[in-house]
Amino acid sequence: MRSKIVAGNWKMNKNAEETEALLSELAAKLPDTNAEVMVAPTFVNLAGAVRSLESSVVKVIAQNMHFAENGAYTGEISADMLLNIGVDTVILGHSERRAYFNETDEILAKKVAAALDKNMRVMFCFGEELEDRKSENHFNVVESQLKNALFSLDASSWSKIILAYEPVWAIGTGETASPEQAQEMHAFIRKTITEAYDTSVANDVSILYGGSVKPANAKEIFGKPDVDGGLIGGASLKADDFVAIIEAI
Ligand SMILES: O=C[C@H](O)COP(=O)(O)O
Repeated sequence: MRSKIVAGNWKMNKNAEETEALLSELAAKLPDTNAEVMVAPTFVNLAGAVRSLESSVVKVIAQNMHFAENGAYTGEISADMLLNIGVDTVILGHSERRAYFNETDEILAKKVAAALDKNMRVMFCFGEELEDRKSENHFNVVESQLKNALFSLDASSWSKIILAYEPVWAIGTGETASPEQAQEMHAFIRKTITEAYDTSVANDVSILYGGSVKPANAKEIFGKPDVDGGLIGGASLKADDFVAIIEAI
């Protein structure tokens, strides 16, 4: 059975002290929940966050990693480095990585393979741009992002995959996909996975929605049958908002 997940992607926000403060506030206010709760602080604060959350159920995850084992890749971080500090889950394919750091489907397929090779969990992000939605090409775009990066995986590898559908036009814009639009795309994603694999792979994978999720809209979005939680940006930077979103699931 698939898990409910609420994850906070802190992006390039919060210094060491601010990270510490937000984590303690979050740990103190965390509601009882059956959902997995995850936070992704910046690389420099990951090890500290793991130590701070040692006795909490909140899991620390990474925002990115390189596909190589090690070597001359200045500024990059490997899967082993993450595992070594106690981080076993990584976000890959975020639209900001695709747009600002030229991450292609081909690079992402290598990153996914490298993470799975180390038995890590991958939170794979994808989603269409505004022009794709306007030209009614959004289903094709999403299908090809999934196909190019994930559909050559063995069915067994899918137990390590979490999907995060994030329409680019809804990220940080305040504009959210309607619950109906989210459900329509999530159902399409599950159908596409069923066709590529089978219903058991499709039904067991958690599909999160991301893009301007706030306390005010979380309940309605999470209430849709194919939406298994959210990947939260801006609203995860305030403990009270993030807690309210966790309560909504
Ligand atoms: O990774 C999170 C997403 O980019 C959503 O960000 P947002 O909640 O600020 O729109």
